[in-house]
Amino acid sequence: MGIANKLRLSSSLSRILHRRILYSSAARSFTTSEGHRPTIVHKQGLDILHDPWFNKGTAFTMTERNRLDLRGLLPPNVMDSEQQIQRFMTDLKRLEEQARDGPSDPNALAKWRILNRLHDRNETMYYKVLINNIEEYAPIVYTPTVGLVCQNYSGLFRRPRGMYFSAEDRGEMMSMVYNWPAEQVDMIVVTDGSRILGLGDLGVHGIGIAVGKLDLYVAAAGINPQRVLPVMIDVGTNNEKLLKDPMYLGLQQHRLEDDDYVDVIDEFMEAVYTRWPHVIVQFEDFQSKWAFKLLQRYRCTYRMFNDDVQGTAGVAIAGLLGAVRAQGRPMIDFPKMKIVVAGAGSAGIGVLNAARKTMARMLGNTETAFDSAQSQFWVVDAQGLITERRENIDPEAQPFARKTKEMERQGLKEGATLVEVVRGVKPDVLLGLSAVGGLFSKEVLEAMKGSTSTRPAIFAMSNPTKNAECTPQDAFSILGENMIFASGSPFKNVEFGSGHVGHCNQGNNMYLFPGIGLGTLLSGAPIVSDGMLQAASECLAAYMSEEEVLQGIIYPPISRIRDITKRIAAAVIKEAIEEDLVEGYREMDARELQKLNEEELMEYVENNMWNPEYPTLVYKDD
Ligand SMILES: NC(=O)c1ccc[n+]([C@@H]2O[C@H](COP(=O)([O-])OP(=O)(O)OC[C@H]3O[C@@H](n4cnc5c(N)ncnc54)[C@H](O)[C@@H]3O)[C@@H](O)[C@H]2O)c1
Ligand SMILES: O=C(O)C[C@H](O)C(=O)O
Ligand SMILES: [Mg+2]
Repeated sequence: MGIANKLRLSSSLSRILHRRILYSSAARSFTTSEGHRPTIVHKQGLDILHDPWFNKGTAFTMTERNRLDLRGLLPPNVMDSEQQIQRFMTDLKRLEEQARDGPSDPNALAKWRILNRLHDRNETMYYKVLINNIEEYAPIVYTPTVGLVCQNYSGLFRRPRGMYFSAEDRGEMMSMVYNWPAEQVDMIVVTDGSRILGLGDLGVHGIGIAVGKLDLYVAAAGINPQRVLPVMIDVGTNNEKLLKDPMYLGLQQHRLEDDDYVDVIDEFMEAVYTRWPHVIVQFEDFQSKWAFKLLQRYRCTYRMFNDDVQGTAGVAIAGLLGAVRAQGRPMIDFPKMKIVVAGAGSAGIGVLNAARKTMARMLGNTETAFDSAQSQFWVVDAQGLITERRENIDPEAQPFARKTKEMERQGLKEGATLVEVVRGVKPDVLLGLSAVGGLFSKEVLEAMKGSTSTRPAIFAMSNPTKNAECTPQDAFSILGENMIFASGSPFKNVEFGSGHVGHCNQGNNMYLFPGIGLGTLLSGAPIVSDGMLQAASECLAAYMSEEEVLQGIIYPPISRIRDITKRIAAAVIKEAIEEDLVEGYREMDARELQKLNEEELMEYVENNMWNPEYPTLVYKDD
């Protein structure tokens, strides 16, 4: 199936067409037996799901889902009430055990439940609580607890949030998309659940990650919560445990592959862009084999980006530039940094490509600049150091395969272990995106002591907490107070007793994606260009003051996320203007936008950010 605009009917036309084909308004009532008397229900869609009298949750049959505009609003697996009760009881009995998320917060899951209930009852209040206490609750609604939520989703699932498109819905998506009640959607975060954080394939239960990302869109970027849509595309799962689990909420079949898979994603993209032509779609936690392909497939046609590939790259570059500044050197010294990267998946390769590009640009963008940039990286994956000798090398990793001769001079060969590479290279930076908790073992960290840098840096970027390549305690205790530390999930600063602290920076794409989304939305740019992404990253890199970076603070604290997001959005719009990509937003047309100076641009961004205040619903004169 083609992906071009050919199916982009005007949203109202296609809406009418599809509704006429599938439904008649009279068919939207259904009967339930109350004793012997039938009860007629005049509600439909989410109104039924939110009505405790009529809601059956996952027990709605396919006929009911089709007739009551419920298709897509529930996970695909239809269950009977016995199965539902079994799921509920198991969850109730597991409460104690589930309420632990490692030593960091034994009550994390219990807090998530309380916040989730508030989210269901009162969105304004929920976001007020989240924004006012972002430091405390981001780790609950986002990384790391959101990972635990996805792992326990069959028990935690209560009221559905977002939409589900499954392999069974082929041919139906264009009509299903109208089951979502909002006339306007600005941001979609979509996942296929194939690589949720570092937790692997969680199938349909990965929807939690899309919900968590959108919570940050609202809290950090001020996207209106009525206009966000979390989406799960359920093409099956290859997680054998879930395939056998009677409580699993998704399709119990292996994942679609090849064209079958692409057809489903194409159909989804066509459907959502038909109904909401200006929506921005963020791809999240797709396994790397699809992450790159889908990005290439859609990035020039749709307003979309991949957070794990592009958002992570921007955040890592900002942090790496911070690590250069923290040594008292100018950013332009970045091309001199020797960087060992552990992990060559969607995130690792995204970072490598962007870092190489940044270095090459700083060196003048010539061919030699490019080669010279290339030689600053050593990439280690599950099979060790990647060299040109690697068999069946992943094409994405190919450009980073090191030359055998060069490696011999450093005493290294194909498949060398991480510790051998660190010993041989003596890098300035060791960056982990491997999803392997504890990979930066004592031995590896000891080897980093040989670093030629005055301030070696450790980026343990894998999520959630238990997948971090090392803890800050381990890193600081071995490498000393002077080192720079960043991790994907939050850790507490390390106290040295002498009054000194080792700063734990959170190097997470949460510092970029909200600003990229907001900036793209407010610029009206039809695509998310490389330049816009780069502008976002540079803005983050420049955000920290000289004094802060010298103290080892290379990322802002999360308490400043709304401020940094606003600035990033303005930088993205500015770049879109320079690239002549702006098409305007609402009453601000492209020409007006081009006239704004920096201060006015910031004001424009700020004025378009949603704040959690109750709207006045009834005006009275007396
Ligand atoms: N901090 C952030 O903002 C951020 C952003 C995106 C992804 N991540 C995290 O990065 C991790 C990886 O994500 P991904 O999408 O690249 O996953 P992926 O599965 O595509 O890639 C994992 C890579 O790690 C390699 N690997 C496995 N074992 C290894 C070992 N022992 N030594 C070295 N390399 C090893 C694999 O060969 C593969 O190349 C996840 O934990 C994810 O949560 C963090
Ligand atoms: O979700 C996060 O916390 C960051 C990143 O997108 C990831 O996949 O780990
Ligand atoms: Mg992710």
